[in-house]
Amino acid sequence: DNSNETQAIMFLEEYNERAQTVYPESIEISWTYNTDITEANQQAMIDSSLEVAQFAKDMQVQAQQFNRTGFSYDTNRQLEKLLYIGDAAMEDPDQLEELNTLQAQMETRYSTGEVCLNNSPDQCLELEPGLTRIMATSRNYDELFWAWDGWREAVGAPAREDYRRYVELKNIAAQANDQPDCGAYWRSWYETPDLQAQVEQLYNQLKPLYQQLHAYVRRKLYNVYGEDFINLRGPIPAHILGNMWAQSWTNLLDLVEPYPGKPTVDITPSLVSKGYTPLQMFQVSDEFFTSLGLIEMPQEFWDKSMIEKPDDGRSVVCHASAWDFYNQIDFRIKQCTDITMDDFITVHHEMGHVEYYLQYKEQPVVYRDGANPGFHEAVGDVLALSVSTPQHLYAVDLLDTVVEDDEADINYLMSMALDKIAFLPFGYLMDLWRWGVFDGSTPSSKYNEDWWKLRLEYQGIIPPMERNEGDFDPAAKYHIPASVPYIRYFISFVIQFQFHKSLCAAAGQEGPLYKCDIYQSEEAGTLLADMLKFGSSRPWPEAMEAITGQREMSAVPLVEYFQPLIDWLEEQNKNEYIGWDGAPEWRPA
Ligand SMILES: C[C@H](NC(=O)O)C(=O)O
Ligand SMILES: [Zn+2]
Repeated sequence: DNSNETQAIMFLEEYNERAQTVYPESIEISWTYNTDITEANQQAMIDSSLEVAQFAKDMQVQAQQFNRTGFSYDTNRQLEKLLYIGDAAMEDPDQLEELNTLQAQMETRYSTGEVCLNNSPDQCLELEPGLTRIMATSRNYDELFWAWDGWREAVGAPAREDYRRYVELKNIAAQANDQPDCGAYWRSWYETPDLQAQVEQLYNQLKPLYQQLHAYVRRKLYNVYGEDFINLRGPIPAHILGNMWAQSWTNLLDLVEPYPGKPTVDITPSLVSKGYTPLQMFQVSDEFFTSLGLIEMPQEFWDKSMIEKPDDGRSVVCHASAWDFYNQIDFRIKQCTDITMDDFITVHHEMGHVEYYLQYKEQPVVYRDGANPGFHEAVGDVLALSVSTPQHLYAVDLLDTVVEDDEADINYLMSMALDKIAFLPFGYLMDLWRWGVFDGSTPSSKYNEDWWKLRLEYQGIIPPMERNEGDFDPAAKYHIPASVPYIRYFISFVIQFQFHKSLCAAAGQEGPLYKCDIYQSEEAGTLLADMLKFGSSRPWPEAMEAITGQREMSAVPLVEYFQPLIDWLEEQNKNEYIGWDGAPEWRPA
């Protein structure tokens, strides 16, 4: 064994060179499948991922040969990144091929799923935009049920057997990375031994906020759907919250707005009436980033991104995503952009990923990652907290009128809570369920039972009709069949308010946190950029400290942001039943 650090550094430089050829080629093949789902493109992607796995394994074997004792922190950390390589570590190439095939099949089933009106094949709706629009705009209990149940029938139940085998193989891969199961492997990326405890503590601090919002929204839905469907002491039916997974309730704003009659803070009508195109939505977002002195989207981004669902008959993976091709040149977004405020915010979310890619592109490939996965999810959302303010939207002509008074502020905070507070239990339970599946405490015979137990316990929702193990409802959410971990979003929804508070201070903003808009502040941009440049070269507490001056995740800035609404809700709810009874004897029609 050559325990010579100079040799190791030479090896790392060679790896860095080769990786910037191997990965771009493979990612391009994956991009081709994602933007044109065919059997051939799917197989090409599977074949390419096997080649990349072989490369990663070869590099792992070489990295293992070094005796790292006495190596510098940086050399050691870079080598460490080459030792743990995910699925590629699987000993048996046939099992890896089986796993990659299962993952591709699950992704294809989800991305081509559709629900057809009385089985006439020419009246089918896909998730985006058809079913999403129904879930967002319909107030018809049965129509919502048709979309909700149809989607789960199309992409949920059929995925069950694939998923069961996927779990077995993912655990084999995890063990090849010295982890007991896949959930443990996914948590290891945070380098935080008590991550689960920290996340649970954050959730418990925020649970009262959620329960207050839940009680208030339940009352409003009771006023619309009546006592036959809404139990004022019980959970809320899962399909009437404006979203296919009840993870964001922003589409209920017109029903729950505290002070109706104020100018709306929802720019969807404006975007439509002003004839906004997806390209213009992306350009407005890019301008916000550059106003902070951040790096603009490069020409290749504009040339090669897919920002609309193709209308040439191609099937695509519509779930929005941002792509780093690891060649310091190609960065793209793939999004089936609809002309809505939801999608305008998603544009910022995805562009936040690309900004992170651009900021760390000079790092070695092994460090071209978020400080932790939650950081990567938070970047775009932090900027969107400023963009969403009525004052900002008015300043960029996306709102024609804006009123600044206490009532309008409560309306605005409600619209933000319907996104950020409503999400918290869902963001937490998605991987609570998966960690249980991977560690065996949730056997396949209880996949659906345990899912709905968590949905009841944490979200206070119930399915609009009895479910059983013939269903497989978790697979109706993209990240399950697509094997994308989810605790990163819960973490993002907490830390983005920590970042917002620090960037607002850097921008010299003095008012209440929810009114802050860092637009055009180069001080805020520099503070953010300096952290983004780290990539994953340092443990995430150091990145946290670089922005906030301390090393912990904290729910305090989130609570500070929403404090006026919390006070208002507690007053509004003083005679409401807060929380929900257990498994209800009551069942909706
Ligand atoms: C919150 C998460 N965002 C994302 O996938 O980009 C979701 O859409 O479920
Ligand atoms: Zn994201």
